Amino acid sequence: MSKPQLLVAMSSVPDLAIDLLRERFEVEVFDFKQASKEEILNKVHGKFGIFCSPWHEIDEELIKNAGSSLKVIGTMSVGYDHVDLIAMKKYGVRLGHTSNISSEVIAETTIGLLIATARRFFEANHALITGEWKDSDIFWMCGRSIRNSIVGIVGCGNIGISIAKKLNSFNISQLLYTSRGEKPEVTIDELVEQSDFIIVSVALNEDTKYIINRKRIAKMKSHAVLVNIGRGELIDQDALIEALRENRIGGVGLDVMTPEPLPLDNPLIKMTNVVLLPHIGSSSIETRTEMAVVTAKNIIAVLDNSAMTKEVQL
Ligand SMILES: O=CC(=O)O
Repeated sequence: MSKPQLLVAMSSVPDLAIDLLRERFEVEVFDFKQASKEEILNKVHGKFGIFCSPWHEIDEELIKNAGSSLKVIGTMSVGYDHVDLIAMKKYGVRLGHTSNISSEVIAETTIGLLIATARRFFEANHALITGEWKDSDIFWMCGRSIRNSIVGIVGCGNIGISIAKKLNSFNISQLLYTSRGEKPEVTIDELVEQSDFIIVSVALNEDTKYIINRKRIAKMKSHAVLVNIGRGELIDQDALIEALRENRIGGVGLDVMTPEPLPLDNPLIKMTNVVLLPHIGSSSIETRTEMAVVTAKNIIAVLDNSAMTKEVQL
């Protein structure tokens, strides 16, 4: 009997995951990034499952085009805002993701980005390599310490909790957070108003889009440092650029932005008080390998009609 067909949307998935999948599926690796929409739509037809990442949009057209054979989308990510959940439900397709596997490593990235932004690492490094090291001024390249500061975390899910645990060793004066689950101790408006450092680590959905909007940016302290490791659309980026231009906030560290990849003519690129990373929150070899294996197992679970390691309830 022939095996069901599975499409892997990128060519860099490790053998460990691909080999697992090949035991149960006819696997085809087809790099969506190198193909037109039409080619992708042709390719998905007749597939049982699709193995993807946040950089592959899974919209209704794609799901519909795959036809009734499509039973599962496995995304190698915590976030699933690139998947049309309504269409998934409508066509009876299950969705697996890799929640929690990458929380620790994303928290490591966040702490790195927070310090790099607060202490101006990239600006300082640029000054050094361009011969602008000023050893005569004791306040040259001074940033702000995290110690004794108020840190606000917007979204205290698994990643937010990992960040908070790591911050615990920094001797901060207060941790503020907002979260969906329990009754938050502050409102988001109070959090942005009171924090010296604001970390956005919330999932993107209809309720959280532009959670950091123009009004909230206007409420921030003039030295506040804002870090986003969730999704670009959590922040009104145009309002953020204006605030940075007018020096109304201290600095910004972004691992996620709009759009991705960010065009080189975007004003954020040239701003000295901005640190930009190319969405590498979970980019450690160990974590990405584990995420790929769990994604493969999630997909296989659907073939076996059993529970996934992590399934999105549609
Ligand atoms: O962006 C990364 C993820 O959602 O895992």
